[in-house]
Amino acid sequence: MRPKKEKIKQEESALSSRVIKEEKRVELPKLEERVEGRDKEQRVRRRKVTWGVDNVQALAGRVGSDIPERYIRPERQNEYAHSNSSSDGCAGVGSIPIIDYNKLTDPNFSDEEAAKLHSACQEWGFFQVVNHGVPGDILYKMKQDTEGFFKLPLEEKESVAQLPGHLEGYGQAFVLSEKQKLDWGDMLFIGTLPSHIRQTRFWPTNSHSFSETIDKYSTEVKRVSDILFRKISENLGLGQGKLYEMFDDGILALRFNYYPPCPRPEEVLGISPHSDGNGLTLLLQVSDFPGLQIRRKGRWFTVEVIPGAFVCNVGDIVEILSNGRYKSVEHRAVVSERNERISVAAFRTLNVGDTVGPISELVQGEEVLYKTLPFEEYLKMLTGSKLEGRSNIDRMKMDA
Ligand SMILES: O=C(O)CCC(=O)C(=O)O
Ligand SMILES: [Fe+2]
Repeated sequence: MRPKKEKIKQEESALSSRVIKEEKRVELPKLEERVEGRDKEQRVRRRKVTWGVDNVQALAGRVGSDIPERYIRPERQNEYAHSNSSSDGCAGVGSIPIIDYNKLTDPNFSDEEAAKLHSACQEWGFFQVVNHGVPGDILYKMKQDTEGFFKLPLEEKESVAQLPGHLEGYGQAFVLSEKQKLDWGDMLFIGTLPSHIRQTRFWPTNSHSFSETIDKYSTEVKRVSDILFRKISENLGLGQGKLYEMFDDGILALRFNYYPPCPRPEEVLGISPHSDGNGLTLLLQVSDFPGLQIRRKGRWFTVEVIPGAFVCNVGDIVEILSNGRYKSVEHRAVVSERNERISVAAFRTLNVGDTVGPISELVQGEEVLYKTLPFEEYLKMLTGSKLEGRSNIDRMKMDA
């Protein structure tokens, strides 16, 4: 029998993250049968051995005000002092541009609304989409079932825990070293479209209808974002079909974020500053008080909650495709002393076999600012680094 440590190491490398090219599908690693058969407790233990990261919801329930050092962000202390001494502060709640989906799709108003969308993408990188037509009962079920999932006892949530090398499942995102600072939040990440990428063993089962709700929600989010891709494409002078077709058979993944209350909220972060590595993100702010902040003109700007609206942002891939015409803006989440906060991010991205790089029509006679990479390589780069500001997009710059 091999020493335990070595055995675990071997299993981990067998399960290490890889992207398999197979009929244009991304497949996160399949587990070997023997691992599949193990019990839940063993799964949890293996995850802890790998990352040594606590479940934050459970931690929040037991630590009192004595928060482990790994969650304390020195940069926030400086920022707090700075905001106290400056007159306009750094975290006012405000309005980002609002795009009316009804108008965007109505021939009488679409030109005007598309122009608003163009300036939102250029000036803000963020906007809220209202009147998107996603049925209220689907949004309501998403909220109910998501809240229900995070209310489950830890052992039950752990039944869909991340496994070493998997992107999907319940746990903490982008923890890659024992030294890095940790986010005050847990998350569940699953791929939902195209349907053949689904790894339903990571899907929550707390409500018998959750899978159905996720399925319907994904279809609706795709419909809304398809229109956004069409309009963005046209706004970039590419014709409506270009971006729509690039992303049509791409991946849609959902990330359910849970931020527990924190006794020292001004010293931690729910999610580290980052730009999204995908094409377009549509975020549902499930809880009705704010937490999302975007970096704007050197300050953090808190995005207001419009119940039922999608907070949309341009991701790194659209910045790259547009050769920098649109910017993927850095954002983060802060947490509250009293209230938990939940959000659901839907990420639209490309698929295996695609290429990430500036679109040729958009670099005619101008400097090419970003590298071109196969999507598989791009994804490897993305998942191999922690969330850290715009570091991903910076690595894609020509002069990097
Ligand atoms: O919870 C939020 O408001 C932000 C979440 C986010 O940025 C993400 O999931 O990428
Ligand atoms: Fe994000």
